[in-house]
Order: sequence, then structure tokens, then C-alpha cells
Amino acid sequence: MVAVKTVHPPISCSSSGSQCGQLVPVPKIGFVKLPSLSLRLNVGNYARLSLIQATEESTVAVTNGRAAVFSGENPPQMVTNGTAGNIVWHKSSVGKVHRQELLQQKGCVIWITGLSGSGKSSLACALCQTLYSRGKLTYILDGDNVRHGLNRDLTFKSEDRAENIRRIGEVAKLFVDAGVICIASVISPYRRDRDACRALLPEGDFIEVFMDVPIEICEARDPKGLYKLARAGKIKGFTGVDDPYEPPLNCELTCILRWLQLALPPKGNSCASPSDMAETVISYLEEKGYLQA
Ligand SMILES: Nc1ncnc2c1ncn2[C@@H]1O[C@H](COP(=O)(O)OS(=O)(=O)O)[C@@H](OP(=O)(O)O)[C@H]1O
Ligand SMILES: Nc1ncnc2c1ncn2[C@@H]1O[C@H](COP(=O)(O)OP(=O)(O)O)[C@@H](O)[C@H]1O
Repeated sequence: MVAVKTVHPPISCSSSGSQCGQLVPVPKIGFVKLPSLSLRLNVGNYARLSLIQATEESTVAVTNGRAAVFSGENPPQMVTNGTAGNIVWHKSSVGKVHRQELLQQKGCVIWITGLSGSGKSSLACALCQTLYSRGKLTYILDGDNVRHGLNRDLTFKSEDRAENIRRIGEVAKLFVDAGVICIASVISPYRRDRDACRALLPEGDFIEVFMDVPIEICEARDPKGLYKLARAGKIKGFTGVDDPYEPPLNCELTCILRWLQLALPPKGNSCASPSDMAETVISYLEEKGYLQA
């Protein structure tokens, strides 16, 4: 069986019927009618759903060909996806709400995407530093760093990049559950991979920040000399050179850096510093209530 985290279209349920909208707790005991249409599961399968039974304060999840109902904030029993069967979700008396109360913040992901050299890591560090000085707990998942450990088995082929982003998205989700402000700084060149990570989290908790920096500037910076190697054909499939980058269509924040002076070296551009950019992101967090429990 496969448990779905996201249903397209999302469904909401009541004891008397169903409608399109957010997945919400079922208010009281009753049968819940789900839309009798094909629902796309996150594994790419399709299922038709009709009637399921709900208990008080239940949450509805959809499994491969079945619908399941779990009680409470942390479902006590849930069959998860993957190849291993008979997996039971262990509930703890200390939940996300308690951790957030302890930390006086709300868990979320700040997902920084952009070309190599666009300033993702610099923004991530500036954010981490400023939030730390304000007593907020963050953790950075940087592409380069994660590829030294958890993702050391992955290359830069599109399917490996997708797996890289999937794993980082899942780890980020754990951090959010821990109440931590997780900062992912990864190229994440494919829209569908970023959107899949967004779909793992509750609405609003995935804050996509696009480093909108022209490749000419990234290339002129080239702190690791990788663009030079890519142009010389010594690195194949380098993002922006001979591999695609799909900019976000609807991200929460964009850090724009426009090169006003075309001559090299790149001086005289309208360059906000990483700490200025971090202030913008932090204002957003404040406005959305993430810096309090
Ligand atoms: N072929 C190719 N394309 C792009 N980047 C490459 C490549 N080979 C190595 N590198 C280095 O790997 C860093 C990007 O890793 P990511 O995990 O963020 O990439 S991805 O999201 O899986 O596309 C990236 O780090 P940043 O410069 O910090 O972005 C590069 O230093
Ligand atoms: N806002 C900025 N203005 C000017 N230079 C920057 C800015 N952000 C980063 N840099 C410089 O650009 C280079 C690449 O930054 P980095 O954060 O490593 O990018 P990425 O993580 O996207 O590869 C570094 O040399 C860094 O000092």
C-alpha cells in the first residue's frame, strides 16, 4: 500500500459530504464521501475513492486504491510508502506544537534556488547568522555539503539531481516537524522537483527564494573555477552552460541582481549584499508569523 502526502486536487471532508479544498480534520464520526474522480497520487498512480469511515478528529489519508483515516495530530498507525511493508507510525506525546513552543518559532523551509555562483550559500549563511543572533534556530542544507554525505552516491544527471532534491526535501520536512527554520541552498534546476518538495509541506511552510542572477555574473564570479572547466568541456552537464535551469514561476521571494555595467569585471552592478537580502527574507518570516510560536 502507498500512503499519499498530497492529493491533486486537494480534498476536504465533512461528515456530510465532500468538496475541493484543503485536507482538513473530519469534525465528527461519520462517513466521508470523497470526490468520485481519479486522484493523482504522489507516486504517479491513480485511484478511485468513494466512501470511508471517519472517527472524531480524524485526518484522512489516501492509499493506493483505498482511503484511510487516522486520529489525532500524529496518526498512531500509518502504512507508509516504499517497498518495506508493515510499518507503523509511532506517535509521541511531544509533538511539533510543543517543539515550536519551546523554540518560540514555527518550522518552515526557506528554499533558495539559483545557478551556481548566484549567492545561495552566502544568503543561507547570512540568514542563519542573523536569525541566530535573534535567538532563532536554523539549519542549512547546502547542496555541496549534503553531496559530501547523505547524497554522495548521486551524480549531476537529471534523475540523480531529482533524487538529490527529493532527499533534501524529505530531510527539510523532518526539520520543519522539529520546529526548525530549515534553509535549503541548492541549485534545484527543475521546477517539478522543487514543486514536489513544496507539496510535502503544509501551505505556506515552503518559502521559495529565487536568486535571479544572470549567468554572466555567476560566471564572472566563478569562485570554484567550475564555469571555466565547463566552458573548456572538462565538466559535462553544468547547469546554465550545457544543462537546464528552470526559473520559478511563482516563488515567494526573488533576489534580483541586475548587472548595470556590462564590462568585465562585474563592478557597478545593483548588488544587494547577502545580509540585505537576508533582512528581506526575515521580514517575510516575521510578517507570516514564523518567528513566534
Ligand atoms: N554539473 C554540475 N552542475 C551544477 N553544479 C555542479 C556540477 N558539478 C559540480 N557542481 C557543484 O555542485 C553544486 C551543486 O549541487 P546541488 O546539489 O545544489 O545541485 S542540484 O540541485 O542537484 O542540481 C554546485 O555548488 P554551488 O556553486 O554552490 O551551486 C557546484 O559547486
Ligand atoms: N550579494 C552578493 N554580492 C556580491 N557577491 C556575492 C553576493 N553573494 C555572493 N557573492 C559572491 O559570489 C560568489 C558565489 O556565492 P555563493 O554564495 O557561493 O553562491 P552559490 O552558493 O549560489 O554557488 C562568492 O564568491 C560570493 O562571495
